[in-house]
Amino acid sequence: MAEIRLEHLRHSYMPNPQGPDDYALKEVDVTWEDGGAYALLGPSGCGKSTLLNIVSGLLAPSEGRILFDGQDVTGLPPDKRNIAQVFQFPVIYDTMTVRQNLAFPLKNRGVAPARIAERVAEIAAMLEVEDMLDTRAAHLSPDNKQKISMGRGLVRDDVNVVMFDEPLTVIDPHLKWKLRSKLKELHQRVRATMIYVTHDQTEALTFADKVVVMQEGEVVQIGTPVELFERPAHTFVGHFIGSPGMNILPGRVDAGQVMLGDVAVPMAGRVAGDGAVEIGVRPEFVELGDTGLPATVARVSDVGRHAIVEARLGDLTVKAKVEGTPPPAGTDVRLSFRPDRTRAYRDGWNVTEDAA
Ligand SMILES: Nc1ncnc2c1ncn2[C@@H]1O[C@H](COP(=O)(O)OP(=O)(O)OP(=O)(O)O)[C@@H](O)[C@H]1O
Repeated sequence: MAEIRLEHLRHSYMPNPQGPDDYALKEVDVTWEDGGAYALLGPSGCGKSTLLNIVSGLLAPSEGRILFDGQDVTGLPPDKRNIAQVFQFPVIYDTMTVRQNLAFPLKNRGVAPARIAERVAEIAAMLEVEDMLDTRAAHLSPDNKQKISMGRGLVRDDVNVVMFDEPLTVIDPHLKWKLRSKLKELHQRVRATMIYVTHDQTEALTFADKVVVMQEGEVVQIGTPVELFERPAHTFVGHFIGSPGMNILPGRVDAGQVMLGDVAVPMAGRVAGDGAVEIGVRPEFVELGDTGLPATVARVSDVGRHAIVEARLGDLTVKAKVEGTPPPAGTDVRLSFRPDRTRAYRDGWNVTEDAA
């Protein structure tokens, strides 16, 4: 397995790009460490497939370099990059048995039969598909087909990286969680460098040790699931990740003090510079109590163990995640924001120093 380094990657599908808007990838500088489990997360059109195709060699970047363990592979075709890929739809041979399908990538590379048998048995045990080894792939359910497809991606132990491109798209919702946790477990056992591309935050946060969040051709934050939750570097990360996402409220900085209307909002970290900002606080860190900003409960929705309370604060709506019995609509409440989890953003980017 290898460390994958992307250096100053930029890509435009246009022959003569003029400005940043003409680039599908504006500037990507990322290092994926050897053996890490990464997710590439972002909405449709943010550049995930473009980036994946550049790593796999299907697309040559307009600018920048791709290094595998320090070796420049930018000019190498896909078959020379030694990558395993698992796609949205299962790639297996229907006429072959599961065993033959799993063995295929190894047989193709001339691996000795005894080693093939050993490796197929290992992968089949990890995937819990031993009982179907002699079944013809045509007879498998769609999720089992995708499981075998994943097995084919994992069976070689000499690849630089295993890349998953929205691999759970065809899986029934009630089976998704099973395969999601299976993949996480597989990574822990195989310890290969894995990159998992998805627009689904649950998939990304379950699978990855580190998530690369993309928006409009840019990486806006690389962090652990906890970092993305507790310290969003960009308002996009705040509202894209979380359910519901972060509250983003218009504010301003006056002599170092962040103001929402004419009320000061305490923050643990210092905010540099005066002028307009956006105040970001996740619903989990908004408290309803006896002190703070006066607001009125407009709507309450129950989402299992907690409720989402939408409170009106003048023209603004603030969401709070409340444990226990929430106040009903129409109740006057006071809102306070946890100072160490409240941040100011300028042009989308966090401008609050971390106090901790
Ligand atoms: N072959 C192409 N020619 C021109 N523009 C393209 C091409 N492929 C992608 N684009 C554009 O590049 C941008 C990034 O697309 P890309 O497919 O990489 O995003 P994505 O995050 O993978 O989205 P999705 O999940 O929908 O595939 C989009 O604006 C898209 O329209």
